Amino acid sequence: MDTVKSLYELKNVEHYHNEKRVLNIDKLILEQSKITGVFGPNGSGKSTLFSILSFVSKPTFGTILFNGVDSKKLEHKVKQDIVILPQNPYLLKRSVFDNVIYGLSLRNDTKNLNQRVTQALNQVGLEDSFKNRKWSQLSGGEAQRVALAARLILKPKVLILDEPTSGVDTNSAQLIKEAIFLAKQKWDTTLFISSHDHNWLNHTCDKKIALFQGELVQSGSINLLFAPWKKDSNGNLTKEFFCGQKLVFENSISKKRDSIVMISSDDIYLNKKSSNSIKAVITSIYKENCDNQMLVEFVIGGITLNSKLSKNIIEEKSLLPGSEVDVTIDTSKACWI
Ligand SMILES: Nc1ncnc2c1ncn2[C@@H]1O[C@H](COP(=O)(O)OP(=O)(O)OP(=O)(O)O)[C@@H](O)[C@H]1O
Repeated sequence: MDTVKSLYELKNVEHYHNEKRVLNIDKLILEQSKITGVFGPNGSGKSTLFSILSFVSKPTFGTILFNGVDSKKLEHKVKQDIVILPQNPYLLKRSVFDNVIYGLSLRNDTKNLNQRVTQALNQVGLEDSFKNRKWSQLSGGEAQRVALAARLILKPKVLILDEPTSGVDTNSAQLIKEAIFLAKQKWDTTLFISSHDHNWLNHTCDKKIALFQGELVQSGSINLLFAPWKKDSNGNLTKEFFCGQKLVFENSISKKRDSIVMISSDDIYLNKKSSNSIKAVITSIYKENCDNQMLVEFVIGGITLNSKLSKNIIEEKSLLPGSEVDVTIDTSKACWI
């Protein structure tokens, strides 16, 4: 069973804009060396959270520990290793080369610039010839990748990407994904990413958190159910699993067929038989944080979901990977995005 290596620890973090609370997180541990996907609808607080994690802004209230050190005491050098690519990144009205080296020059790091720019551009799938292009001679997807290359060249310890796929085509999105994987593999970079392309994000990240109206719906491992949906005779969206089992979401008549639903692992119950329980097989059990709770992952017709159980219950019921369980999902608590 794995234990979590925490990089950030947020405690009672609240952030206000014009007296309106836009972020409210009691407790959140974010892991090192992971790609954490941040899900949530427009205005749910993703960019606000990113700005706080990158130490660009301070939360109105609360404490943030970074590697166990209170953010108020963090050295400038440590903060420099945390790099953010904001939504709609700004390019200097200069060449691609000048844009990519901008962060390095601010750090007075000017060795082998030519070679390093080539590598950074290659990492985002752009040829060497792009170096001399002007900022105005780039397509939207290329500009986004140049902005990413300007962050990758810094070999950051933490890289925060706010909507890196907005306005890019499938090919650019794929290249951005590959660049992300390479950064993690080469420099052990920890990444936090948001994207409205939920499918892309789901396939890119290895951990998920979800925000809804500034509150954390779920951290660690979030349960997401994606399209396709079927409509039942009442017009409600129904998930039909590969194995033929069905899950009806009551009161979902108004939801679109491409909707995504988030379900907190606290709203999924194991071995509590009910009229709408479905069969699943446990795939893994691991400790999520320091308390006695374990995260139980199980699969229903090829879709992996998870629920939290105490260690005592797991032992008492002799639950192991491979065990078959009855799963009841409280669909009334589902959150549509
Ligand atoms: N500078 C600001 N002044 C006032 N309100 C703000 C400001 N920045 C953000 N907000 C508000 O804070 C809330 C959270 O915004 P945030 O940009 O963090 O959401 P988001 O999840 O990133 O949204 P999106 O997916 O649309 O980018 C929203 O209600 C937004 O209107």
